[in-house]
Amino acid sequence: MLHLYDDRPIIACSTGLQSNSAIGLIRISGFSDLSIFQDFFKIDLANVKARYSHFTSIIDGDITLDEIVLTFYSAPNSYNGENILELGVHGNQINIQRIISLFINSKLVRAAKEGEFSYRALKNKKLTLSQVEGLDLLLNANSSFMLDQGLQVLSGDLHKQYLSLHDSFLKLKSSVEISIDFSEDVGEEQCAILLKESLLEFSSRVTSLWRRVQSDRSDLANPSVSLVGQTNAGKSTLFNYLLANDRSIVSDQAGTTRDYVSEYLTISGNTYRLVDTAGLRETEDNIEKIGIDRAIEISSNSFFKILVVNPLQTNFEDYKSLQDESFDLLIISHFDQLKDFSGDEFLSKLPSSKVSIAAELSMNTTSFKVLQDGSIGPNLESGSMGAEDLEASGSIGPSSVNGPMGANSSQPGSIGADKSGSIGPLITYIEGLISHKFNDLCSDNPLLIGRHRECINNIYLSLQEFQSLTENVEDIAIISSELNILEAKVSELLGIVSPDDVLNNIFTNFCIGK
Ligand SMILES: Nc1nc2c(c(=O)[nH]1)N(C=O)[C@@H](CNc1ccc(C(=O)N[C@@H](CCC(=O)O)C(=O)O)cc1)CN2
Ligand SMILES: Nc1nc2c(ncn2[C@@H]2O[C@H](COP(=O)(O)OP(=O)(O)OP(=O)(O)O)[C@@H](O)[C@H]2O)c(=O)[nH]1
Ligand SMILES: [Mg+2]
Repeated sequence: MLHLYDDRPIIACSTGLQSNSAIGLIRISGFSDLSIFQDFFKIDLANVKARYSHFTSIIDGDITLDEIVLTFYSAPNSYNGENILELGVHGNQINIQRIISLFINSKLVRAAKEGEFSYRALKNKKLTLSQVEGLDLLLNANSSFMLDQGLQVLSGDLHKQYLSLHDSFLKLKSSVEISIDFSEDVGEEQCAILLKESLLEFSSRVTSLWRRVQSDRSDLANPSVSLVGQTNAGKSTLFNYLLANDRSIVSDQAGTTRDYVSEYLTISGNTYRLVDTAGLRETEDNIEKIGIDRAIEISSNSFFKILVVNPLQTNFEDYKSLQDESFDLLIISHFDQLKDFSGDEFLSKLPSSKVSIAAELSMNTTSFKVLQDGSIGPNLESGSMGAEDLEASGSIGPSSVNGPMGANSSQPGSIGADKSGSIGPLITYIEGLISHKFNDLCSDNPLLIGRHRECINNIYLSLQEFQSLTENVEDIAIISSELNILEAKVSELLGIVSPDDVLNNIFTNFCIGK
């Protein structure tokens, strides 16, 4: 276990051990006096000023090993609160290894374990546990979104929110203690009021964090946009238009797409995985069934769900497996071929969707119609609509669209020039909906880390327990002991107490040298 390691001075390369680079940074941390390393440097270490860079040579006896830049950070004013010596050496891996071996062989230092520099920062209160977790996100991020998430957690804002939760817990605790110790002085009624007020404040903080946990947005780390629907609905057609690339096979043969096809799509700087799936239908073909099962699963796990429906070939039975699903967008395709379309009734038989659009999925269309928008309620003309309606109104399409943000507010996506084709406005509109949802969810930053979500859930459950006790139990001693359970859980969220396995999980995720 990491935390059981001794606190001897440690050394590691902090700039990676995979490949050669121009410069490598070696860090030594936790020594009591810089002078113990005098033998290895040409410069007189007594003349080294903290936080100044010094150009010097590393020596092994008479041999000069490298010309380096040396920086000393004097405890406690360093990254982890210990004395730190940083050596900027030439970044050849053999060179780096040779210098590290020189120090380790001297027995003055030992090789650091994964994350050990940062572990010491935590121990010395230079970083809080959630900041360390932010570092973990940052160092292991594979997208600019996750990098920003990590930086935000590292900045300590999240920890400040947890601190106010802790503060309001302490108020609650002291109101219980007052009830036990001073109820005669303060008066029972006054005690009850105090308890009620502090419980209310704590509970509202817990509830708002808990709500954040409930809106599960772990999918934001790797958001996918899925297209599902019956065979021949036009999923692959729309997929190709969104990508501006004929990636998926389109044909008038039902069952063309037999397994999912996915490609990355960038909209307003965010990357989504766009997935075209096998069409839903009754089938005896086992392989096709597997494809359909996958389609349903992909849809249920995706961040933005699009259902494509061809009203000319609709079998409502096929939607049974999607009946519990709520879609972000419904596209009624083949609008060009519709003579008679009873919108309201038709929509009511489909799975629910926030926004519904009727469109012709072809290069020749500029018009589409927003039938319904989640934020403004049904917007469907009663009676029937047909292609004539679309043509007659002429301007139907982006300018007449009153969707959640209007087509104009959406940023141009990566498709660029190709979108100048006439289907462009529809694609831009769909991209706008996707971006809008993403930005909306991201505004409640930062994402909660898995461990925090778990802690918050535990606090919430324990609080429920506590609340019912205060309502039903007279004995303040019982209430007080339940409060201790709650306290342990709040402390765990803040990292005031951290079970060993929690620390171990976090730090073994770090690289050596961090
Ligand atoms: N050369 C170098 N670059 C680096 C790091 C490092 O350790 N060394 N970092 C490692 O992750 C990151 C920067 N993080 C750091 C955080 C705190 C301190 C530090 O010296 N803190 C002191 C003084 C603060 C101040 O002067 O405001 C302190 O907290 O007392 C240094 C780097 C990225 N770049
Ligand atoms: N007239 C018209 N044809 C369309 C429209 N949308 C798609 N099509 C045509 O309908 C046929 C089926 O389209 P696809 O995109 O392959 O349908 P799919 O949903 O991927 O079908 P599967 O892969 O079989 O599940 C193709 O011939 C398309 O050209 C539309 O809005 N109007
Ligand atoms: Mg297809």
